[in-house]
Amino acid sequence: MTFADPDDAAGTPGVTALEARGLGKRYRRGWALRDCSFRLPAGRICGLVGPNGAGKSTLLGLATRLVTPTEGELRIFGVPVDDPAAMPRFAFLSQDKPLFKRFTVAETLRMGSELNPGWDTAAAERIVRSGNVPPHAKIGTLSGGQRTRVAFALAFGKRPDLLLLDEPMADLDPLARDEMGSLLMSEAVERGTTVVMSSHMLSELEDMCDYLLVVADGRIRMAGDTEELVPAHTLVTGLAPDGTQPADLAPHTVVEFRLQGRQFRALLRPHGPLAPDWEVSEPSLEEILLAHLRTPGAEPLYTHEARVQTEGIAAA
Ligand SMILES: Nc1ncnc2c1ncn2[C@@H]1O[C@H](COP(=O)(O)OP(=O)(O)OP(=O)(O)O)[C@@H](O)[C@H]1O
Repeated sequence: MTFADPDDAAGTPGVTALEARGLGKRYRRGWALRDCSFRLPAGRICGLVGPNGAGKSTLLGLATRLVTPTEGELRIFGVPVDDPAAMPRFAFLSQDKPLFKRFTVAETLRMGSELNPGWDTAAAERIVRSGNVPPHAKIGTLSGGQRTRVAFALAFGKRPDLLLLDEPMADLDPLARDEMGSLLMSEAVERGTTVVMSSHMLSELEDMCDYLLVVADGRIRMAGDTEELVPAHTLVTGLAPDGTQPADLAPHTVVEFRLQGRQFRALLRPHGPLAPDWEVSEPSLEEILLAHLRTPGAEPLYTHEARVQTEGIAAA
């Protein structure tokens, strides 16, 4: 097996931030995540997408050691996640953003600086100040958006190479979400931080992410650079006079097929020429994600960059 060199610097081309091989977690009820193998290059903003119960939080839990794997391996910048050397490389922001309600904002940041040797005071204070969050206000008196901002300040203050976010903006109104999205992008880009962000907001993912991990039924369904994944798909509409899937679709990978009266609409990964009477268009990322979410059994797709040696996986 070959993994990324543990000494590689974050944000450098060719460096792998997160790499899973045969990763799996089984609970008494069954597998939450299985046969999970992928590579996420450093410096990317990766959306983690999937229906409820798909295994997204389990994957984030495995990356942060809150969940122990049943099988397989996961490495952060080449270091196994259970190695103490992996700890300072990442920060995790869970959906409930646990903060001490009775601490003030300033006390919260001071706690961050005392707990983290590489603490970046300037970055943490900049994030709080740019949102006009009063430093002497108690956390319990802040709005949801202000609390999220303080949680982001704590996460970025740690100077992580990898930032893991579990639905970070789910409880924010559209304005606060837009503001936090811009903040996240600018801080991450400035430092070359790799971000993995789970979200159900497809438009948010389309705007922010340049890399995707799609999970359904505990398995990875799509992984890689959005700029490669999107053009690998085509949306076609045509006639299906007898109400079944036309034979001309057979050479292609059909991700989703839907009948609308005598017409069909299909999301494909074409292999060869398409029937001349079909209407063809390029789908948006949102359309591709929706099709995959509606068809969890579709054949998985990994870009070359995202793929680690596993059997039976198509490359974009
Ligand atoms: N501690 C646990 N004990 C038993 N089963 C669990 C546990 N945690 C998760 N599961 C199960 O594992 C599966 C994956 O759950 P997970 O929370 O990872 O999904 P998710 O994609 O994050 O879902 P959501 O979008 O709803 O947050 C689900 O079937 C869930 O019921």
